[in-house]
Amino acid sequence: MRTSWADSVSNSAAEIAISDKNSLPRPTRSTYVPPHLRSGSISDLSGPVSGTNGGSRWTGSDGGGTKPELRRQGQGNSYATAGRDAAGGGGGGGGGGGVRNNRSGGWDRREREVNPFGNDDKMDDIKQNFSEQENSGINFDAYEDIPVEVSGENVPPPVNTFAEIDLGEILNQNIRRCKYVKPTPVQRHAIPIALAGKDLMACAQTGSGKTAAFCFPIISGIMREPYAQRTRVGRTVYPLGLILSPTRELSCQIHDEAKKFSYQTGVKVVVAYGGAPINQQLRELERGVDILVATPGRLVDLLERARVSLQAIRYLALDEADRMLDMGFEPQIRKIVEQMNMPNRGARQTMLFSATFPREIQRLASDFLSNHIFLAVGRVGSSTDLIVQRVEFVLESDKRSHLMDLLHAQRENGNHGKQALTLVFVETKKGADSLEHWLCMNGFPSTTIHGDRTQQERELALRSFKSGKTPILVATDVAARGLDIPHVAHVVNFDLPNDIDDYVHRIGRTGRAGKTGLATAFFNESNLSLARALAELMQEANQEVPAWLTHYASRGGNKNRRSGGRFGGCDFRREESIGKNLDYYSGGNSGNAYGGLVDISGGYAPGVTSAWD
Ligand SMILES: Nc1ncnc2c1ncn2[C@@H]1O[C@H](COP(=O)(O)OP(=O)(O)OP(=O)(O)O)[C@@H](O)[C@H]1O
Repeated sequence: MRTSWADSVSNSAAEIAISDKNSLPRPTRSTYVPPHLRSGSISDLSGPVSGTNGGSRWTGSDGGGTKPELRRQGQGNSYATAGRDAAGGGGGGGGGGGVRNNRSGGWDRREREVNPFGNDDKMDDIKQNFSEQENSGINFDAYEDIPVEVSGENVPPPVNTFAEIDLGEILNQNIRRCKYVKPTPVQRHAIPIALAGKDLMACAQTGSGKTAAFCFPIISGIMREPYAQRTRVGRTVYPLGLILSPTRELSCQIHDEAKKFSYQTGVKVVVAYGGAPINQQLRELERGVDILVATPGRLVDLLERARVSLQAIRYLALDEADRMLDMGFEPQIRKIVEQMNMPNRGARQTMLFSATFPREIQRLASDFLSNHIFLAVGRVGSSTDLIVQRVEFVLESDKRSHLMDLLHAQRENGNHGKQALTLVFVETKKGADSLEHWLCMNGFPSTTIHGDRTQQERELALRSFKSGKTPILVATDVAARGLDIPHVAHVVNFDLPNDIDDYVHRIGRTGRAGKTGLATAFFNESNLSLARALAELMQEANQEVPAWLTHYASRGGNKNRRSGGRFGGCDFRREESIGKNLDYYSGGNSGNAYGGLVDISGGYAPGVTSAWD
């Protein structure tokens, strides 16, 4: 499956052939609209944006470029037999629950859609080096005891199985192809909430399946949109769903996942990210897009070139939402969401996901949400106890030899299997290059990923690491969030970050999807400000805290999120409402078992319930 620039380089010849073939007749091809749909209540559509085909739900009479009507999912599915999936005619079937519209956009995409499960040549190396089957037999029971906090109005109850959710047969089939046997806790809660059309702020531990939790409802929602067909005006495309993530690699990964989930649904997912040639991404967009996965910078570029319009967005998801809304990204996100014609909150559905959600970011995020539901699976910002955390006191000058000892021991003990991957985090790009060089010189094949490398180098490095060819990856924080690399058995914080949230994300590159992992941190006097938060985090995750760390923790380190600093332990609205005698946030929900308030002391307030798995 070709998804990235590095891939595209190796496949360029094939690609040119495909693009030539595809660039000619499509825009003029029209879609067959069944008679019973032709006279549908078009009057309820303010559809001035004309589609690429005659059947567009928004093909309007005025053609004036005003905003297409935005209908929230679940409303008015009056065309219950409206159409079949692109794959439906081929035997995939569009049934399995609810409405499925024709997502073909006027083009028969069956022949061109690469099977993302089948011929993924990138998997060959990996399969050679690693024998286990991904996702089958995953121990998600490990997550069963995790406390769940849900607050908001009219919260739909969680589900226990995928069968209980009406995602449609094709999506269900893709879920089976992914070997997902049952939903993870965050999926059990978040998917019904999202399918009910609610805005959502969801916090769940690293590696617990958040990607699917926002992808499934978006794909399913788009499949259900009556008449909503892929739209293009001139060279401008109008995606229905937008997923933003902070790094290029993460955007590619989400794109890969979303393509698997949407296989044969007719929902087209396209990725756009910086550092890669824009022309190829433009060509891909021109072929049609329902869901755009993007990094903010490249998206702004596409918006300013008027190659993408956000006018038709119904679903907006921010992955790593706290990072997207921190000082670095927030102005760009605000520009995208508030100044680029995107439907207002309330007119679109917005979902924010992360493993960490500091309170002030929660507050800021509420600018983008409308009457949202807050969901926390596990304590906000906590790490999973699937990860064994070790902290060792290592002087700056001893770090390299200490790392070497660890790597030798790992090699000799074979604790984590012959091909266990080790991810080493360092502070600076130069530091990454220098450490990688030194490791290679000492017989440990390594590679690096950081902001000074070209995108092509970054992607090749990641692939070489994933395949086990270079089983050590030295990285800066660019690899800290979201990356799902199955066989990372050990994360080493060679240089600790300044922020405990960054630590949580970094160690979360191991111990994913129910598997166990090991995280080792080198601590010294330059990390004092982290001592307290680190000790607390470890304690919370039932880890052994060394006495010396407890000592440092007690001496200071007031950057402690957990004692009233920036730590968002729960829905910030609830914390604020508690300050106002709980009045602000209790309205309208007394009858709902899942919309309760949780007592700040940890127990539940009388008369209200919260969901525990
Ligand atoms: N229901 C499921 N059953 C089995 N495996 C699953 C299920 N849902 C997700 N996974 C797998 O779990 C792994 C982690 O999922 P994902 O990357 O979405 O985690 P995440 O919560 O987004 O992590 P992070 O916070 O680090 O971004 C992936 O390999 C994914 O394929």
